[in-house]
Amino acid sequence: MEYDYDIVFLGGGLNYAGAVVASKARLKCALVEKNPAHLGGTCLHNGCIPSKMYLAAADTVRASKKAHFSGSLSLDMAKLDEEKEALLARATKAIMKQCENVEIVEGEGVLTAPHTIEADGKTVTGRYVIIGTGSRPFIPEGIVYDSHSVITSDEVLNMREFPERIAIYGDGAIGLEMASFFASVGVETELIWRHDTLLRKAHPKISENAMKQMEALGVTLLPDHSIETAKKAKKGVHIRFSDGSEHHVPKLLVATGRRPNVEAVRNDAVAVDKRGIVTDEHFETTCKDHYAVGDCNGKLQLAHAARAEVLYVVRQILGEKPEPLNLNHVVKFIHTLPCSYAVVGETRSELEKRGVEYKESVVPLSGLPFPHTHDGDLGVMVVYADEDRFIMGGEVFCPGAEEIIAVVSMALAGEMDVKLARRTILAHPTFSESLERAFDRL
Ligand SMILES: Cc1cc2nc3c(=O)[nH]c(=O)nc-3n(C[C@H](O)[C@H](O)[C@H](O)COP(=O)(O)OP(=O)(O)OC[C@H]3O[C@@H](n4cnc5c(N)ncnc54)[C@H](O)[C@@H]3O)c2cc1C
Ligand SMILES: NC(=O)c1ccc[n+]([C@@H]2O[C@H](COP(=O)([O-])OP(=O)(O)OC[C@H]3O[C@@H](n4cnc5c(N)ncnc54)[C@H](O)[C@@H]3O)[C@@H](O)[C@H]2O)c1
Repeated sequence: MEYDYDIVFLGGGLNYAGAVVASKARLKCALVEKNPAHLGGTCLHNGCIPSKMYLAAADTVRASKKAHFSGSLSLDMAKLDEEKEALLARATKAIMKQCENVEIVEGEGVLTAPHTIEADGKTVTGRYVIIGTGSRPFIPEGIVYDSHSVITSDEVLNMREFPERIAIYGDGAIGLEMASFFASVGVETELIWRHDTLLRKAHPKISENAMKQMEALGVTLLPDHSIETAKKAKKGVHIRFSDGSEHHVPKLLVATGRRPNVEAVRNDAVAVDKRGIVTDEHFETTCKDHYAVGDCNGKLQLAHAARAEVLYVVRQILGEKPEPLNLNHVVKFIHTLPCSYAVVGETRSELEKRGVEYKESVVPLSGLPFPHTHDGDLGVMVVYADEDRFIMGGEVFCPGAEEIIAVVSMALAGEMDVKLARRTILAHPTFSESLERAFDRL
């Protein structure tokens, strides 16, 4: 069969990175995107970039409240939104430029038959197909999303003024980041969730300190609460909990996870289950030469994972025989304020669940001068090693944890044992030196 393209990329989120690499290798590529102005996808337009921009601004407001500063600082949301829009426009233009040798096909694409995508009346065929259709917010049954009173992160990241009060439902990445954001800029914030701890898969000391940090930010915590119904009423949002009690808030942000976009698959050759598009360890679907990467395959919902997956697939197609990706070595993090949480490799909760022998080293940062002057009093460093003293993973809770964890990541990638990891002499005074101490104590 003759194909129009070597590769058709369906969805222009992190998939675009694969299209750029493949087109530079002179493969003929098409990228089908329903909204080309949103090239770069959720990460650029509704996710990583705007949320981290907001958190950086909020952290400045939070830090300015320290006793040794005078005066008060407030965040001009409309100005921040303007800056964000300008930044996103520049970034989208840069992506367009990188895609200059990729055919951008505008339209909602559907895989109607193997190698065949229909997009708003156009048909494109590809020798290979890479699906990267992303995910969208999941709204639990009983909650009526209306984009004004009951909202998701999409509305928060396009907000031009603050609500007087907000309740956030969900204790995952979005819930904790948004609670940190709103509380730091002075919005009365409530966090509602179904369990009794925060970061419940993290090391217990980190989980305990994450709770203390939320309290210190002034967030009202409502653990063990399950929302049965929530919808817009005269006085804001009316919430009924499963124990029958009622509650009113002006706005409810629902942050209870995201579900893969799988509707583009309309051919049984590509299997879909409740986690997303089914793929093997090479991201190949149940149909040969058809791949699914990023949020839509239900493996990890992280931009750097989506990018690594699509580049891995393109390298396979190019015949480079890349080393398989170890998704357990992908850094995961939640940007809470001031300490954020980052994790890579194995964790105590996972090791105990599987009954694996391990050694852990835990370094709390309270009382140390540098963490004290840099908002890291509640910080904790944890590293894990196996019976043969090889590094298995680590968890970091401190300002900038998502950067500091790179030390553990490199130790994992290099398959280092404790002796090798201890060779480093990291700078003083820093947070990373406490990680060095954690290796020393293993
Ligand atoms: C608030 C928030 C904050 C986040 N922060 C971080 C963070 O700090 N770090 C991190 O790593 N991750 C973060 N994420 C997650 C990250 O954004 C996603 O994991 C990442 O964007 C997934 O990339 P993707 O390419 O799989 O999907 P997407 O980026 O969602 O891209 C999918 C693309 O496909 C298009 N599309 C969908 N269906 C069709 C169709 N049928 N036809 C044509 N086009 C279609 C969409 O328009 C979109 O452009 C965050 C997410 C959110 C919501
Ligand atoms: N810093 C980052 O890397 C970052 C930041 C934001 C988002 N993200 C990505 O975006 C994805 C979505 O974020 P999220 O916070 O919405 O999802 P999440 O999976 O991180 O957390 C969802 C939370 O909602 C709860 N929940 C699930 N179903 C529920 C239900 N029916 N009722 C009540 N509670 C329920 C879960 O207990 C969970 O704690 C994440 O998987 C994450 O990978 C990443």
